Amino acid sequence: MTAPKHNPHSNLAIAPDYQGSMLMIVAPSGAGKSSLVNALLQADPALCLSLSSTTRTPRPGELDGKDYRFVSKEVFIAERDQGHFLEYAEVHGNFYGTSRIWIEAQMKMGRDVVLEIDWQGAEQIQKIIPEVQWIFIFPPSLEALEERLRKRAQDDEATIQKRLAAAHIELQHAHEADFVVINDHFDQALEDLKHILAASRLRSGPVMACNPALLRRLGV
Ligand SMILES: Nc1ncnc2c1ncn2[C@@H]1O[C@H](COP(=O)(O)OP(=O)(O)OP(=O)(O)O)[C@@H](O)[C@H]1O
Ligand SMILES: Nc1nc2c(ncn2[C@@H]2O[C@H](COP(=O)(O)O)[C@@H](O)[C@H]2O)c(=O)[nH]1
Repeated sequence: MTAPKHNPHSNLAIAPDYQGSMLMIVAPSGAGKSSLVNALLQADPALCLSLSSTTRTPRPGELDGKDYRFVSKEVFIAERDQGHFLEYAEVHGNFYGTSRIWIEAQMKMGRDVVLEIDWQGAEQIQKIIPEVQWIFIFPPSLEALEERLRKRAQDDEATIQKRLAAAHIELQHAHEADFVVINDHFDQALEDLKHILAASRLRSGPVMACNPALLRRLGV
């Protein structure tokens, strides 16, 4: 994995008065990010998922515009150079990036947003949007991680080996996260995520900004 030294196009003009919640879900491949995020989105229709662009080949069943925006490397690089991405990274040999315009629009509307990205992207977003909540998902063990990747049966052996090797690097960045969720029992992990989202919605800034009349009554 190669982290870009800096992203000269990532200046975000509209962050200061953002009153929504932004969650970044980060985990080694196979830990269960997508499964958990999909369940969280179903449970909480107010939450919006950031659709990443990638140069990776679609897996069987994956759809352009639903799972990812699948683009060629040439298109990705051209878009990156035009400032299309708020963050981007090379992960497992492919490029991935988050749309700057989409994030700006959600922030302007005060929407709650979830991003499924790697640690390199999380570090970049954290610098631009300090209010973001970084959630790291742990698998219960490396053995379980490997078993999940194999059982998913969507990657060839070389890809699985690449992802297991990258898992060690990804795990070294867990301490940078605000929250850790252990995805052993799926339902428990999902409950943990719901609680984190609920706590994020109770941050003092947004709550106070949304209740000026209450604050006046209380003399605050
Ligand atoms: N708690 C769990 N117990 C057992 N299996 C699980 C659990 N959570 C997810 N899985 C399974 O593990 C596999 C990997 O999950 P998923 O695709 O969500 O991982 P991911 O972190 O999004 O991986 P990637 O980064 O490669 O997209 C899937 O087959 C999923 O059904
Ligand atoms: N920095 C970013 N990382 C991203 C983004 N979208 C996905 N990812 C991460 O890539 C790996 C591999 O994903 P996969 O779908 O090929 O298994 C995983 O860690 C994702 O979280 C993004 O926009 N930016």
